[in-house]
Amino acid sequence: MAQTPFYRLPYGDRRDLLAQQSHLTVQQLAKIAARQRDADADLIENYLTTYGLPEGVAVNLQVNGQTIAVPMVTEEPSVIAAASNGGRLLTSAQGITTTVERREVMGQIVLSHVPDRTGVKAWLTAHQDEILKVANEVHPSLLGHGGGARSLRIRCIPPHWMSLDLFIDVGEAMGANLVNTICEAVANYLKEHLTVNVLMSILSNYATHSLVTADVAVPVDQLATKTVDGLTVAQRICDASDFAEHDPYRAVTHNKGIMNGVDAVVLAMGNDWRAVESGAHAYASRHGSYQSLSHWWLTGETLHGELTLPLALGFVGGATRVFPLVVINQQIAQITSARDLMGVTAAVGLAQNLAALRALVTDGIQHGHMRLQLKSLALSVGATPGEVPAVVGRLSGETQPTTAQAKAALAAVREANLKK
Ligand SMILES: CC(C)(COP(=O)([O-])OP(=O)([O-])OC[C@H]1O[C@@H](n2cnc3c(N)ncnc32)[C@H](O)[C@@H]1OP(=O)([O-])[O-])[C@@H](O)C(=O)NCCC(=O)NCCSC(=O)C[C@@](C)(O)CC(=O)[O-]
Ligand SMILES: NC(=O)C1=CN([C@@H]2O[C@H](COP(=O)(O)OP(=O)(O)OC[C@H]3O[C@@H](n4cnc5c(N)ncnc54)[C@H](O)[C@@H]3O)[C@@H](O)[C@H]2O)C=CC1
Repeated sequence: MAQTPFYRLPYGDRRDLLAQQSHLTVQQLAKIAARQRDADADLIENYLTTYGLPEGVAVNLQVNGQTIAVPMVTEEPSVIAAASNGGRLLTSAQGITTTVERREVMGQIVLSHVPDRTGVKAWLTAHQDEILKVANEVHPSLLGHGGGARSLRIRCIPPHWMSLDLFIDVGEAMGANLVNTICEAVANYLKEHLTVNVLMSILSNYATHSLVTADVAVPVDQLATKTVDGLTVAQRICDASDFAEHDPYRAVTHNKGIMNGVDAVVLAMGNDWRAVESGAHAYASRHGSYQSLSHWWLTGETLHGELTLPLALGFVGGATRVFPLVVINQQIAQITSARDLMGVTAAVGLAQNLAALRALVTDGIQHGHMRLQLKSLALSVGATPGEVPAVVGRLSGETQPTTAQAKAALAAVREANLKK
């Protein structure tokens, strides 16, 4: 008799099979059971348990004239402290200003092995209005939300492909499913009217038509540390920014620092961080080589910063109404639209970048980061939440504490507790 596929097994059988194959202990199974959430079981396939990530709140962010707190979901120590620190450093009369010029998602209908590309192009050009009409008939509700297909573009891609690009205003949604459904309907229309080989129909995550820019200008005095004056710090930040435009090895790390903030906000807001990540890095390569996404420069005694990102984020749809925390997080950050969300996310990315650069070009990253990393190190060697402060206390004298030192500190704490 054929074996029942794993995904068709009842939950308990799947878990028991895994326990058997992986030799899970009773204690390990109890941990899996403790984190199991019925609501999550229908969200993904082959559900086992829920892997929770901590959520914190970055403060001090002044965005478009409002001071806001921004929920962030991350496992990395010092990210939220850095975002708050960046927000504090970027506070000025204006704070961070954000701009979203347009918000459209592109869908692609890819034609392959097209023998007469000139003829197909001419046909598509002549039938633009019909194609947009077909697109708009698929999702009448989208028109009700003020969205809809806006324009199209035809590209010939050597040696034998064509891409019909549809630009769709997706209202307040991220739009992936909306756009995919529209593209599949348009593909069917093309197949009915043309002899073409449609290779695929899918949105593009290279969201060049959903760009958001965050800008800031702050007096250099604000950037001074205990040992370095503000102008020197600002000059060094600009030098670091220039270097990241010239060296891809540095640019990737520079952008990782920006994405520390962006991803954490995107996660807290129930959005698709894979889409954001892939789009951001493609945008960083738009000039041919991989470069920094942000740019810092000085005019007199003012430091300017700018970050532009492709961010097709959704205020509704996707997982935004699946996780109850998302609505609460939107409220905490005073976000009431997809455009607001794009702006706040870019603002956090800019603040995050400034905090990292300032640390790098002054005290070095480990000074502030390691101080906050100690709690994570204590947990990683098995300290219970109650033991963490004592273990951190024992490690705080070390400049680069190792796992071995953390284990020794934990053993010492436990021994001291036994003696109490
Ligand atoms: C770590 C800090 C903030 C220390 O900063 P500091 O100046 O040493 O400490 P501070 O006590 O003066 O604190 C300054 C502000 O930081 C915040 N802050 C300070 N401590 C906390 C805390 N415990 N919890 C919450 N917030 C905290 C808080 O806003 C505080 O202001 P206040 O409210 O006191 O007026 C600073 O050194 C920093 O911003 N460092 C950057 C850290 C960073 O970027 N971490 C990410 C991980 S490293 C990485 O992945 C990216 C990287 C670096 O590779 C990117 C790149 O290379 O470009
Ligand atoms: N390559 C990619 O990025 C892909 C991503 N996805 C996933 O697709 C999901 C996002 O797709 P969406 O189409 O955004 O979500 P969705 O499938 O939930 O559609 C949005 C829904 O919100 C409704 N809606 C209510 N108010 C609206 C308003 N004001 N504006 C617009 N729509 C409104 C729409 O009618 C629609 O039913 C995410 O979960 C993403 O992970 C799926 C396939 C590929």
